[in-house]
Amino acid sequence: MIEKTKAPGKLRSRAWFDNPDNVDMTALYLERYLNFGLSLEELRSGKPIIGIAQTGSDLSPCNRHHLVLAERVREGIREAGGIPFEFPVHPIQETGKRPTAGLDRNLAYLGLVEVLYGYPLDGVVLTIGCDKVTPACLMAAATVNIPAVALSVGPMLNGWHKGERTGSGTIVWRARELLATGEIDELGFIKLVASSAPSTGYCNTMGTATTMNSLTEALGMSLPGSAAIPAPYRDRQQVAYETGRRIVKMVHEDLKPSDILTRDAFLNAIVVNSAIGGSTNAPIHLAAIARHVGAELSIDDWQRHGHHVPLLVNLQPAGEYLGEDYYRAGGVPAVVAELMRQGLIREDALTVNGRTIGDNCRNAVIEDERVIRPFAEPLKEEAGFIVLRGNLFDSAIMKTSVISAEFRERYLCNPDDPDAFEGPAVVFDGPEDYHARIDDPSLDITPETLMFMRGAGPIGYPGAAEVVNMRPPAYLIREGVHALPCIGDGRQSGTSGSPSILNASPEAAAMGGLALIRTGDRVRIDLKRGTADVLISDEELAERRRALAEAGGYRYPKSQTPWQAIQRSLVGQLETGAILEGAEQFQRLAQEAGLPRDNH
Ligand SMILES: CC(C)(O)[C@@H](O)C(=O)O
Repeated sequence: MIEKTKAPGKLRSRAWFDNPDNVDMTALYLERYLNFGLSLEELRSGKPIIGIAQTGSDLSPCNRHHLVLAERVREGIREAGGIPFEFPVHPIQETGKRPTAGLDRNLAYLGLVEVLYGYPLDGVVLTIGCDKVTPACLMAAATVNIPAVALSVGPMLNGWHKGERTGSGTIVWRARELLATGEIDELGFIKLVASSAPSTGYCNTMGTATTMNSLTEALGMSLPGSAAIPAPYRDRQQVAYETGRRIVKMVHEDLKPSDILTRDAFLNAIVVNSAIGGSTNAPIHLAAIARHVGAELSIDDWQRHGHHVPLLVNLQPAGEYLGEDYYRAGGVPAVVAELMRQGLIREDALTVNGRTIGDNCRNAVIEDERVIRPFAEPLKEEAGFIVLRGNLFDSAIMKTSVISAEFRERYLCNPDDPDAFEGPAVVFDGPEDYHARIDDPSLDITPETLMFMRGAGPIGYPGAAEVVNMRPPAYLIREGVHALPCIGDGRQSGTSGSPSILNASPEAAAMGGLALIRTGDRVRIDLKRGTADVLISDEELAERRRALAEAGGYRYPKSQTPWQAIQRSLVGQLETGAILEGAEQFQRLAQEAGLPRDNH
């Protein structure tokens, strides 16, 4: 347990509600918070004021259950001697927001920073869930650095169709193949997809949501064992209550995000990400969180610390099972314990309950070895990402565990070098171009083709959309070719198992190498050397670059909202978290500025 205790009467909220140096303002602050029924006694009693950053709404169905869970959080806060103040966070729904929720993470982050800094809050419960809600909340908590604990909303119950598990997202990629080949009609498509979403909660697969909620627990920012609990389970309500109780104690202990979000915590998260088969979105969000808390983390850490770690969790898309099974098998603590026995976890990393991750997880056991495999019998060896570089981009990542033997055969260019692959490129400029042309036979897509998607990055889209995973043309699916490698400057859904090369930085819109590639160029990928190159001469590449620059650069659609334009002018690349550049230099501001000035 940590020993830090904050002197009573030194709470941040006292500057609003009990400031003898400025009685005028104290009255003003008190007056309006009394108007809905809080009493003077409560607000002057020195009890911590705890924010509940509410991310649920009708617009965010993945997080909507937080509207219910917040009641139990409030009860926990009250019982531990705090006063809950619930407030809304800018909604982020991956499947609802156009052009992409990727645009909203930085906006929600900025809004939450202002709330946490500018209101009388001593600590906060971050209600996390859908993909980008989690990093947005953690980035904001790291920036303001007040005691914060994350509460996951939990995954949906397992989906079922004709006796088989249907996992969110993953079933979409399968169903769109069936639709493309005419095996199901539009209504059948909708019903099959909807079968995967049987209850409140987020994706029940190991998509980006389950990944980010699991990694939040691995980072130490949520209570041990809490990430995997399905949203409708009673245990979820119970952990909401415990989370409310715990945050009050954290305020008294002055246990802050900077105490927890250390480099060791991030390295633990990288190791866990490989073992759970986590989403390719995780490197982007962890980079963003690390930069906001000031922890050192680079894209190369993913390969160095994560690539050799085997896949233990048998969840779709890499495996068979879904969220309920993951929880019953032991969830994050069982995975961490298994990794810990191999010396892969930095056991001293502190967590929100005041104990280390080692102490929290040491005695956890795997309850079902079909779902969480023992280290000695993994689902796949070397399940982490590798980082590729070359004349196409400075960095991109690839999950090598999804490369099948068939893939290796199709693209092998030299039998003596089993890790080098070659194929011709077919290039799409955005998903509209892809949808319009994918089934056009004149494109001549063959089982040896590498499909490129560009214009999908943080500036180009804007926001970096999950559009890189593209299905092959229907005629190839009918021949049994279900996936072609996709390469792009956007993201891929965490629920896709395609062998893709993703998050390419810099993107085409920033004149990265992808802007220069043309359909018909040959591309070589060398997994051993970590390279990806278009096989044209440096002179030809330079000539293409010159011509494109002269023509005004790589073209992308105009901004449609003020935020799109603002984000485009400030955002960095996916490799470094796609944060608002400059925010890093600003991120210490809220921590070092002391309290905000009075408002009247
Ligand atoms: C399934 C979604 C919407 O694509 C996302 O949640 C992810 O897993 O990346």
